[in-house]
Amino acid sequence: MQAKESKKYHHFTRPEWESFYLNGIPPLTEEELQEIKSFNDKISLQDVQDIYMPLTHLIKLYMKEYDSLQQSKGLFMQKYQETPPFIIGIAGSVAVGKSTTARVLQMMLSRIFKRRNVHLITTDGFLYPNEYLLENNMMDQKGFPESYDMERLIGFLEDVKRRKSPLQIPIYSHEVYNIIPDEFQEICEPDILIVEGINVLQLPANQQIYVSDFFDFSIFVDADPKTIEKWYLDRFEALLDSAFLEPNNYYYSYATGPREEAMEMARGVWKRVNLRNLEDYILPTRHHAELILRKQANHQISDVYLTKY
Ligand SMILES: Nc1ncnc2c1ncn2[C@@H]1O[C@H](COP(=O)(O)OP(=O)(O)OP(=O)(O)O)[C@@H](O)[C@H]1O
Ligand SMILES: CC(C)(CO)[C@@H](O)C(=O)NCCC(=O)O
Repeated sequence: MQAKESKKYHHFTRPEWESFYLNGIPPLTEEELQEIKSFNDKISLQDVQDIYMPLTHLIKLYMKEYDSLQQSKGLFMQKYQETPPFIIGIAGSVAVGKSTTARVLQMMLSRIFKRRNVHLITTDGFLYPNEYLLENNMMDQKGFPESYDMERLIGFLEDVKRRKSPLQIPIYSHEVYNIIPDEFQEICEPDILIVEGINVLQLPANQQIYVSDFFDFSIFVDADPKTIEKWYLDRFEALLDSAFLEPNNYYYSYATGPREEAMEMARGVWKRVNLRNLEDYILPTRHHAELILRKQANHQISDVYLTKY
């Protein structure tokens, strides 16, 4: 972390962070932990207890303040206003584990706020389709700021805050490696919306409204780029294994050809596309996050940074 960034954040080691949750709130029961495990077998239950419990508690405090400010504003304007949904952004590199973090958070928030609708979306759905990227010679920039329809994403977030419902957004498939035509994810009356994507903290030069203007809390999932490359390659191998029997899968020809050639190709894509994207466009947004989770090679979270201002 750079000097400027470290001035902006309180730094907590894992033991410090986990101690913030001792204030009379019981930890999850064994049964609840097993439920989370069956829902997401990737996550370490120790992380759920030590990291995500204090984190959801902190988000609860932010939500309380948010609700109270909305009410006070209503009183000031002498006009009743329904509180707009609370939106949480999750940023970080390709393959750093944003979706995994987002799913665990969604599950924990749904448990804490039983009467609230907690929805989760990824900004992958707002990527331009491959056909558009090919036409504009942008296939090697998939994931770069210009490869997303940011106006559409901003329009969607505006609709969410205005409580327009139901809303539909496009779906991206990693298996097909493209937007699935005519299929949509429906978002119906969310009270809390988690928005996960590499670009959620970016400030596009030609836009007056930023995606992050809509966030009431934001998280950056961070790790060493060398470690992330390994996760990317591991996930690529897993995709190859599942592509083996599916001729429609984007990775089919790689899956059925020599493995070493396929891995060489993936290492090239990492270097040429995803690492460049991380260094040029994603890491520079880290200091916009309210909270940074730093992961180690075994996926365990070792450090937490919380913004001072
Ligand atoms: N907490 C975790 N424990 C173990 N494995 C994990 C964890 N988080 C992520 N992984 C693994 O790391 C890889 C990347 O994770 P994930 O797909 O969640 O990343 P992502 O940031 O959402 O990526 P993308 O932006 O490319 O969709 C996957 O293979 C996933 O299974
Ligand atoms: C869809 C994104 C951009 C983000 O999730 C990423 O997973 C991706 O496909 N990047 C393009 C380069 C690659 O094939 O990894």
